Amino acid sequence: MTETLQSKNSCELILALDIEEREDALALLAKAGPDLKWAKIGLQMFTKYGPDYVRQIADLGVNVFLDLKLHDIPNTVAKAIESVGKLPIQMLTIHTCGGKEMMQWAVRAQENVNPSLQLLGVTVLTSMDQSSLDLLGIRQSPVERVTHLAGLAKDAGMTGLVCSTHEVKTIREAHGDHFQLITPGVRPAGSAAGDQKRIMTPAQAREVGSNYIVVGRPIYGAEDPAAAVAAINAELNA
Ligand SMILES: O=C(O)c1cc(=O)[nH]c(=O)n1[C@@H]1O[C@H](COP(=O)(O)O)[C@@H](O)[C@H]1O
Repeated sequence: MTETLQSKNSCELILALDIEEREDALALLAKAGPDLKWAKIGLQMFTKYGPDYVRQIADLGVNVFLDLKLHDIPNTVAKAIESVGKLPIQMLTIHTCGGKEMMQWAVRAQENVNPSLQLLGVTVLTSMDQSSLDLLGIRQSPVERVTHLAGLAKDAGMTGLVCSTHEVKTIREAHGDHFQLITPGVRPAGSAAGDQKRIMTPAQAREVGSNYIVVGRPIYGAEDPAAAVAAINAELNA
């Protein structure tokens, strides 16, 4: 499928395939059908099944978000991007807390290997709250920390971020539509938060200005995952 990054005022669902078995993931995508345009492959499945699995998912016609959250010295991150950037993927994550130089090297590598690949800088994980930052010795609130990292990412040439829905408004105020904003930590009303701390519903995520929401357990853990996809899409398009 050709790359279809979202326009600024619509919001699209990305299904996080944090699933044990390849066959179960394929069956889930088949059941979800054409309503689902994006699948995220994270560390769980990439470390188990590797690049061939990425090609297999892409062959089904969904856009692939490869979530490796790269965080290392600039050279190592750049070389990793040169490797995975050749895969049929539309999005790839690195950690903004790897620093400005690491992000600059990452952007250069991405532009060389795959100019249409959307590199995303992960800011403060949605599983963290103020007390998690306090324990790390970070004397900023989550929104202050994300705002700081967003500025650094912009200076490094980044155009995409992963943050929580709670920071979208502040980032938009500071940077307009510069960034594609991808927000995990989204929960349909009534579903369990699990380890997620900074959460909103799909409708609220769209309302604040997210370009994409990432949802995993509320879909693949549902009795009828295809119905869960349809319900979230209905909420995003209402
Ligand atoms: O980079 C991510 O995708 C990510 C960043 C973040 O801050 N929080 C977060 O939950 N994620 C990912 O988003 C997905 C959320 O899954 P659920 O909590 O099951 O909906 C997981 O695959 C996480 O790895």
